[in-house]
Amino acid sequence: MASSVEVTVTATGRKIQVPTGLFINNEFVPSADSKETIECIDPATESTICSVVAGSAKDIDLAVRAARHAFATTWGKHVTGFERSRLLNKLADLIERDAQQLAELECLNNGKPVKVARDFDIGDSVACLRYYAGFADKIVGQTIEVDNKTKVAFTRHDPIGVCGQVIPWNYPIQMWAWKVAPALACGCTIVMKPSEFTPLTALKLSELIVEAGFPPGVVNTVPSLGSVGGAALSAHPDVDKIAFTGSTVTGRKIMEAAAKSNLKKVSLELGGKSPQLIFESADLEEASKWAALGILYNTGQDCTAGSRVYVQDSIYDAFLEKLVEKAKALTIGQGFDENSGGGPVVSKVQYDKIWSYIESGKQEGAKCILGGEKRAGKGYYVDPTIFTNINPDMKIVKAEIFGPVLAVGKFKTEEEGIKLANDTSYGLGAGLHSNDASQCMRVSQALEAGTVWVNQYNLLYNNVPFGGKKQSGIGRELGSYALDEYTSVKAIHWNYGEKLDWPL
Ligand SMILES: NC(=O)C1=CN([C@@H]2O[C@H](COP(=O)(O)OP(=O)(O)OC[C@H]3O[C@@H](n4cnc5c(N)ncnc54)[C@H](O)[C@@H]3O)[C@@H](O)[C@H]2O)C=CC1
Ligand code: BAL
Repeated sequence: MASSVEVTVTATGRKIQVPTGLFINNEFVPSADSKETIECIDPATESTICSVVAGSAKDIDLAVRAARHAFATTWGKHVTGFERSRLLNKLADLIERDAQQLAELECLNNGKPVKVARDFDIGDSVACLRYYAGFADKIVGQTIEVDNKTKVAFTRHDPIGVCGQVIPWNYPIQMWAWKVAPALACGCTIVMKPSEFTPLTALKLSELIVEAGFPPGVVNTVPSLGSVGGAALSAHPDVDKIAFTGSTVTGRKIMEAAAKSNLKKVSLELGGKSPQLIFESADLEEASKWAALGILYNTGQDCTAGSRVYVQDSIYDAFLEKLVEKAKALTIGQGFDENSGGGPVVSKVQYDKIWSYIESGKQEGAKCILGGEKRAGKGYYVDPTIFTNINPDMKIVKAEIFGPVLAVGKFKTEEEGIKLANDTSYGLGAGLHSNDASQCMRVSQALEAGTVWVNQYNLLYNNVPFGGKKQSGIGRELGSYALDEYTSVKAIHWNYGEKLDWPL
């Protein structure tokens, strides 16, 4: 297989040279022992974009060795925080320079609108890299007084070492940035495994790693099937930490592999079935927009998708009317069309999964008041779909659908609303809309989620931590909290005067 391929973006005429090999030690290389490839599909047309090398377990091992060597020679304690900061800022500049090209490639492989990829996913990723560049020279420990006048203790926050990072297909560039930026800022080296559905932008970003000046082996990229490369990385005895975003099912496997191998540190950002509560004092116009955004952003392929909305009974009809109006106003279409607010879903697998949930909703007796009909023609399109008349046992109320499918229910009292909202094994996000400040405070405390949005939904900031409770995950990304995931605290006890009275 050629080490790169020219991809033409039909809609814009842009030609993009895309690497197709595994990125190890700053070079694109073939697999050491496999001829397997990954076919990359454009979800808007169902046509093949190109194929890339599918890494094997042996390739993961080679990438881990490269990362270990870099950690021991050029990175880790061999590089100052100031230099890490300079390199991260340079990488951010290069991504900003190439934003349009990267956005078109992201649109082609993932389906999301180019303008969303460019202005939100990539804009946010550049900011994320700069945010952690700012931390790289400020990773400091503590000096701690101990109960002895001739002794002191202090801590160092050492880089944890070689990090495996397994990312999903819903935000291929943004999840790359969320993982890479704090790890590099802390001085870790990386073996990145992008999703087999969307490996192209991770490969393109690997070129920028070289251009920015990172030493060989600091960042390695191995596209591979999850059951092959992801599993090998999680079970590898020389990986110190694994960071994962994806399904709860896979998160559980990763934790098991980590426990069975070397007890590597694990952080998991998993699924959700996030609720939004709409109280009678809420601004219904605004709340309906946030509720629509919550379920329709990224065509519902979002870990924090607000896929359950519960409305206080006194305002139920008025709110529902507004919600339907907002959902109808969003156009789902080709990502290269400037009018599209959302694209097709990422893959045939995801498309079939979403439709099976929509069918189950109908069969289990929910009322489909919007969408729920397949489009004719090519492309994995799912239009905004809203179900009412739901009950807590329905699949559409319990399961993470990861598509633009919303279940809307009713509640009478605040207590009942909270109970419904918390009736899930997940705990990633939750929203509440109310103009009663005391109620906002009470309910935000009662909601069992890692993130609670009040009178808004789904907006995240690089300096605010993000992660889940219950079966939505372990650990936190973003903010200063993410630094804990990539550092190991060492306590150093220093004696500058005490003589040991011996024997004891
Ligand atoms: N929390 C989130 O942001 C995401 C949640 N999901 C949920 O998961 C469902 C299934 O989507 P998938 O793509 O199958 O998710 P997944 O969790 O299987 O895939 C995410 C990543 O994990 C890797 N992976 C798969 N099996 C692995 C294993 N045994 N060991 C290590 N890594 C492995 C994949 O290759 C990919 O890179 C979606 O419908 C959605 O409900 C999917 C993607 C992102
Ligand atoms: N929107 C936060 C990241 C995720 O969906 O995986």
